[in-house]
Amino acid sequence: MTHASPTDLPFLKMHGAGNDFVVIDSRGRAAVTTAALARAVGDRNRGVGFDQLAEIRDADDADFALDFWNNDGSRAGACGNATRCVADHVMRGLGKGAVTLRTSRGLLRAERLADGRVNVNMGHPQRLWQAVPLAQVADMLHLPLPGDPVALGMGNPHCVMFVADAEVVDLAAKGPVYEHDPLFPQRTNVEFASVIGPDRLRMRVWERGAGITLACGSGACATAVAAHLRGLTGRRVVLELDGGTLVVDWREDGVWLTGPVTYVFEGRFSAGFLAALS
Ligand SMILES: N[C@@H](CCC[C@H](N)C(=O)O)C(=O)O
Repeated sequence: MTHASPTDLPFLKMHGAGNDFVVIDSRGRAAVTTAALARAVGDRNRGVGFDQLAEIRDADDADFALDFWNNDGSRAGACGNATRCVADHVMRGLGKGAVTLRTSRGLLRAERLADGRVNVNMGHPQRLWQAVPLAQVADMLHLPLPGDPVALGMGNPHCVMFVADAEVVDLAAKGPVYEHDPLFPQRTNVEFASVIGPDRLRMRVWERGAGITLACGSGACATAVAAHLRGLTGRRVVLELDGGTLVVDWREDGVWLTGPVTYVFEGRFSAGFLAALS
């Protein structure tokens, strides 16, 4: 990937159920994001602050392409909530109600619903240990770790645990332990969920590369799929997260994620801020 050295860079701040993003539109020019830029912009004191940075790119075979970065400077293969937010932004620009986009997972479709929420087909869950990836073969529905987790991939790794009361889980203490467990050679996102009913879950999340976040779209997808595979819920589930409500529907053509999209502000990085990165 080639990187430009911007001297004046516009951005958009958005969130989806409190999962917050800086969006940089690099259509028509070279990509600008580096690990250093992501870390600097992600700093909530010296930069803007975000859970993920999403960079919009040109795509030959779709309306646009998306790259994702966590605020620790690492890359992510999927981000459901940023995908929904950016899809809405691109749909407004193109005057469309649906778009296709390319991520490292492949081609995804997103649509705006009549009530303003946006959904995206996140693709099929990855249920093979090599795809998540795990370091070695394991029972994906019952990992040999405390808490009896389920492992699943949604284009990124997830470790899902079902607990009696997700409210009381000490995410800051437990999250990093699972994130860095050697069974996950590329680290993992960590979800704790309790069953409220056959179509309702309470979920809290520790994200790889970002820590505690108010919501995680791919995590909601992984949790809903894991709950269904464990026989706890049906295929369509409403998830109550710290920052809002997401709906996941595991259909024949993939796992659909639906939720709100919020525009927060537009801004420009100053030349001085950008120069300090080079
Ligand atoms: N918030 C996201 C997931 C972001 C990526 C994750 N932290 C990773 O490193 O895989 C979502 O909405 O899916």
